[in-house]
Amino acid sequence: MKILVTDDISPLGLAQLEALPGASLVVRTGLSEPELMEEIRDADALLVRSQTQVTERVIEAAQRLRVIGRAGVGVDNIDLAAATRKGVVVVNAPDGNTIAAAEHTFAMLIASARYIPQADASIRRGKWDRKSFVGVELRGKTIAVLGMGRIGTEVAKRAMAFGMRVLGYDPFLTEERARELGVIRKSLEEAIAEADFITVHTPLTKETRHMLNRDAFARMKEGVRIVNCARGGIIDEEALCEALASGKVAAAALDVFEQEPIPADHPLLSFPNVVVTPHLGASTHEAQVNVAIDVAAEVVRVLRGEPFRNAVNMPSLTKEQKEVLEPYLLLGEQLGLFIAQLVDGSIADLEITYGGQLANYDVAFVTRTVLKGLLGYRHGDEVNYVNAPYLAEQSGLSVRETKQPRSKVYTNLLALRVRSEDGEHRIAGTLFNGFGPRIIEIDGYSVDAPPQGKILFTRHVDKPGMIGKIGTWLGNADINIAGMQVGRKETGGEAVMLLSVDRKVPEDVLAQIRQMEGIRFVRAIDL
Ligand SMILES: NC(=O)c1ccc[n+]([C@@H]2O[C@H](COP(=O)([O-])OP(=O)(O)OC[C@H]3O[C@@H](n4cnc5c(N)ncnc54)[C@H](O)[C@@H]3O)[C@@H](O)[C@H]2O)c1
Ligand SMILES: O=C(O)[C@H](O)COP(=O)(O)O
Repeated sequence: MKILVTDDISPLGLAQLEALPGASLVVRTGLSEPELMEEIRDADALLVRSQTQVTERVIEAAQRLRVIGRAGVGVDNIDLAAATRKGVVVVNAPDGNTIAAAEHTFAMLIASARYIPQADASIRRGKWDRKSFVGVELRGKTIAVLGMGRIGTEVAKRAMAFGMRVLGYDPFLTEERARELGVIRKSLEEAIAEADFITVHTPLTKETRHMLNRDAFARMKEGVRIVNCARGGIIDEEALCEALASGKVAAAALDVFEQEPIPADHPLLSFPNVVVTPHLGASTHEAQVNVAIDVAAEVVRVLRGEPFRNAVNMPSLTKEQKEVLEPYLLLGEQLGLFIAQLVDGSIADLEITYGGQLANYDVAFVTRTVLKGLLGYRHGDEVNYVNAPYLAEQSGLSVRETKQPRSKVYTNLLALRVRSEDGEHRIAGTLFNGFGPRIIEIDGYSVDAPPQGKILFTRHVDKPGMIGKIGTWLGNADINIAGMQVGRKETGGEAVMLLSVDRKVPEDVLAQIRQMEGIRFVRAIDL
């Protein structure tokens, strides 16, 4: 198993990966895209920070990649859509560098408020200039924190400790949470208009790109100070340069840039009141150890097939959720696989009903397992839990989840209904205490069978001799019957039969059974 590491990641984290049986760790930093495409070809896992650009071409070049681990928060250097299409899980380590980034934000804020780098440089030039570097105090000033997530919240707490009035803007910040933190909740417009300091802590998304643009600068107070230790691109650098040139912005402290490394002749670097660092927010010993340990543990979990917490391109299951839902993950996949074998032609839509107590859980992951079973029957190993919803969408399959918490008969119920060119099929299963997962209904007939192994499924006229004749055909073909289940709605009507057999019933035997008088439907199911 090859684990490729292409950025500087603490050896304390990598040790966990090295300890994986059969793992070979390959550390190669500073690769060009073609070099990375070559190196990733036979890798099972890739670990990066923000420097490696994991493009669509890189992901497409990978033949056996299962997981990309980001030792840090931001995943804008990874083509998530391409990873999802390819079925590669992307995990990150969102908690380990929060404090480092929050402290760096404050270091930058104070450095720019008190001209520390400029004063330091002046002394080194042989001067003792005490007039040019008169700064401003933080106490009593208003700071707008745009993005009140992990880092924004820590920055807000530190700002309060400095006696600042803190305005928070974040679509997910509730009034209650703001009150709890001592933050005044504001709209973006209000926050930027009232603030003496503005610091951004959002991810870079379509909505946040150039959140601070010309328009925004125009609404700000004269002499406002700007900090960006989140992502380059949240601030429009051209607009910032204009605002610095006009004096609207008194100072800016930037750790991140639209282009990294920032070109040496970038106009921002010509302003003496701009303080810059080369994306150092997460660069503390503690943070680097934290993120490396966290991401390596996540990657190990993915590679071992254990529940992971911080997937960026699929829902994660906590250990507790996994304990409750695990049997349903298996049941869902088996029911999906079973129903796929009942259907002829392309499936237009799928309805998944979650009944009883199951309806009270977040079942997004169970739906993925159903899709994996259903689509995997036709598409094979290409389908996994990451790309199953994408592949469903691509194939025009509409998926509907319904919940019925008040199921009268079963404590828990998982039912699938598919509609295809040849009509409709339905299958339902449950988890019987002590008996594990069971199929309890097929196409409206009650049955009771474990969803596993090789099964011969028939629908036939309910009359004497049918079961015996089918048994004879199987006996002639030397196929042993291990178990049998029959079901019917009324005597003499239609009946169903599920025979557990020791090997898959071959096509020629199926053809013989299909020709029997009274046989309406026959399928060899392989679970
Ligand atoms: N400079 C560095 O080295 C460094 C280190 C760590 C993190 N970061 C960056 O800092 C940023 C914040 O990280 P975090 O761990 O706090 O992330 P987080 O996910 O905990 O917080 C981000 C917050 O932004 C909010 N948000 C999203 N869109 C928004 C919008 N349009 N307007 C306002 N708020 C919006 C979210 O609701 C969330 O609360 C990320 O961009 C991350 O990549 C940089
Ligand atoms: O998003 C992050 O975690 C930070 O930007 C840190 O990036 P780095 O790991 O490249 O320092």
